[in-house]
Amino acid sequence: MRVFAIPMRTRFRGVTRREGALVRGSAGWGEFSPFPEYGPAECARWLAAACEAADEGWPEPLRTRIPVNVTVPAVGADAAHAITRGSGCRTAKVKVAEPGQDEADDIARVEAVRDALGPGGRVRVDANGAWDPDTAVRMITALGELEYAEQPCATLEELAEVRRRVDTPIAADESIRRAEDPLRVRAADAADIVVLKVQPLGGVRAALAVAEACGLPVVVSSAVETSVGLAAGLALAAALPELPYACGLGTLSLLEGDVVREPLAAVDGAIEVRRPEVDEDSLGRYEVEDDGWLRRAAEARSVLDARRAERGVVL
Ligand SMILES: O=C(O)CCC(=O)c1ccccc1C(=O)O
Ligand SMILES: [Mg+2]
Repeated sequence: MRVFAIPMRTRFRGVTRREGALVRGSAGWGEFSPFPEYGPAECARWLAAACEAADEGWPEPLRTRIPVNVTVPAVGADAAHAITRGSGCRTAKVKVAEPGQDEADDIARVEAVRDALGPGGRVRVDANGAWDPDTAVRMITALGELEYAEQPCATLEELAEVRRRVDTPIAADESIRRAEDPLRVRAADAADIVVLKVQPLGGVRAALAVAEACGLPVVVSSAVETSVGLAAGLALAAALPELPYACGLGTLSLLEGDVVREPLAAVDGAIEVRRPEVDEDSLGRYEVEDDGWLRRAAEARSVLDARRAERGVVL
C-alpha cells in the first residue's frame, strides 16, 4: 500500500490536501481515499471499490470518450470565469451555498461562468444540501437557465418539494450513498437525475446495480481522486447503457499533481476511457509516511468481511 498526499489548487469540501492510499493487485491499481471524517462502516465500500479495481478489473466499456463538466469551486467571479474558459468544457458545474458566502456571490459566480461558456453552454449548480426549500426555489429561479440543480436541500422530502415548485431538473447526490437509497429517491419523487460515485457505492459493479435499480438518468462524478480513482469512474461511465449528461470526472485540475505519467485530464471537454499505470517518479513527489491508512483499511476490511459473511452478498 502506497500513501499519498496531494495539495489542492483550491480548497474543496474544506480540504486543502487530498490524501489516500493506492493498492496494486493482479488487475491493476486501486485507490482507497475516503474523506477524513468517515468511519469504518462508510470506508468498507470505499475499500470494496479499491479491491475491485486491483483484483478484478471492470466490465467492458461501451464508449471510448466521456464528456465531462468543469467543476467550479466556490471562488470569486473572475476566477470562476478563468477556470471555465481554460477548461475547454461546454458544461460547468458551479458550487453554490458555500458557508460564509452570500447569495450575491453565487449569482455573480454563475453569471461569470455562463458568460465564459457563451451560447450553447450548460450550467448546473451544486448546493450540497445547504438550502432550505424556500431559499432553493428563490435561488434556482434567480440563477437563470440551469441544466439541473444538484442536491439543493438535505432531505428527500425537501428535494421533492423543490422539485414540485420549480421547472429546473433536480439531481440527487448526497441522498444516494447506499444501495437502498435510489429506490427511496424514486419513491419520494425527489429527483430527475442521480449522481453516482464509484468509491462511496463500493465499486463499478455495485454502482451499475444502483443505476439499474434506480431507473433514472445517471451522472458519474468523482470524489476528487487521482487518475487511479478517476479510471474507475470512467469505467462506470463507459459501461452504463445510457449516458445522457456530461460527467463530473474532470476534477484532476483541482489537484496540484497526479501519480501517473499521462493523467486522465479533460481535452476538449471529454476524457479518454483508459487505465493509466502509476508512475514511480510522479508518485514519489507525493508519497508520504503511512499515518493510519493501513489501520483504516484493516478496519474497513473487518466490516466488509462481516457484511459478506452475514448477508452473503457483496455489500
Ligand atoms: O461533480 C463534479 O463536478 C466533481 C465532484 C464533486 O463535486 C464532489 C467531489 C467530492 C465530494 C463531493 C462532490 C459533490 O458533488 O458534492
Ligand atoms: Mg454533489
